[in-house]
Amino acid sequence: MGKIYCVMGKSSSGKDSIYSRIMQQGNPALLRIVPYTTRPRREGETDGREYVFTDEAHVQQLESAGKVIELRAYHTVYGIWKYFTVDDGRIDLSAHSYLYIVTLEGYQKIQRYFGSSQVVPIYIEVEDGERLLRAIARERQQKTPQYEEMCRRFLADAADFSEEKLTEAGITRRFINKDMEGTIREITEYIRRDMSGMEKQDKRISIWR
Ligand SMILES: Nc1ncnc2c1ncn2[C@@H]1O[C@H](COP(=O)(O)OP(=O)(O)OP(=O)(O)O)[C@@H](O)[C@H]1O
Repeated sequence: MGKIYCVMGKSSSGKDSIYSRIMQQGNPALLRIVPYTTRPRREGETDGREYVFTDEAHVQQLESAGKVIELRAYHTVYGIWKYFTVDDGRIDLSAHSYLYIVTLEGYQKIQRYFGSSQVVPIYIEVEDGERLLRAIARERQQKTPQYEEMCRRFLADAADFSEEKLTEAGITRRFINKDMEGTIREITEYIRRDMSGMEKQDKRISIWR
């Protein structure tokens, strides 16, 4: 039986970079889950690659059919944009495992939907000062840096990923992203062991001890 490995972490903790590298490696074999959104497609994006681009009527339809696993709605200057995960028949845990970047709430909903034994958290952490420096450096490279939005996210993350919330979500293991290569190796090894059932054995042994 396959699993969904959920990559989570505050802004600029390195989720995208680590996700891309693990998917590029191709080992362990993990598939992508393509999220859905009602936000308009941007230049360079392809429908079904970054997102499945859809509209509000379709959201309603999917919701009535009980196919929406988790959904986030953001109030933007352009209106409400929804981002969500759909049980569209492409997630086949009987045959495959998946790597997916999600929010903490999203992770909890996915876990409720598929069952906790099928959904594994990969929580990435970076010391706040270092994370802010990385966020600034990344923003500086943008054509129009949006430092205010960057600061808003930094503050919102403190609440969204509070210690209480992490505990409530059952996040015990943290992958500290100091050196990227080391972090990638650590996560890859963790997933490999989990896929082979070894992580579970180790957890049981540590409970016995
Ligand atoms: N170990 C690392 N050492 C130095 N820089 C890093 C490391 N990991 C990631 N970075 C850099 O930090 C920045 C943030 O990384 P990334 O965009 O992957 O984070 P993210 O968690 O996906 O952020 P967001 O949620 O805001 O999109 C990028 O510029 C990336 O190159």
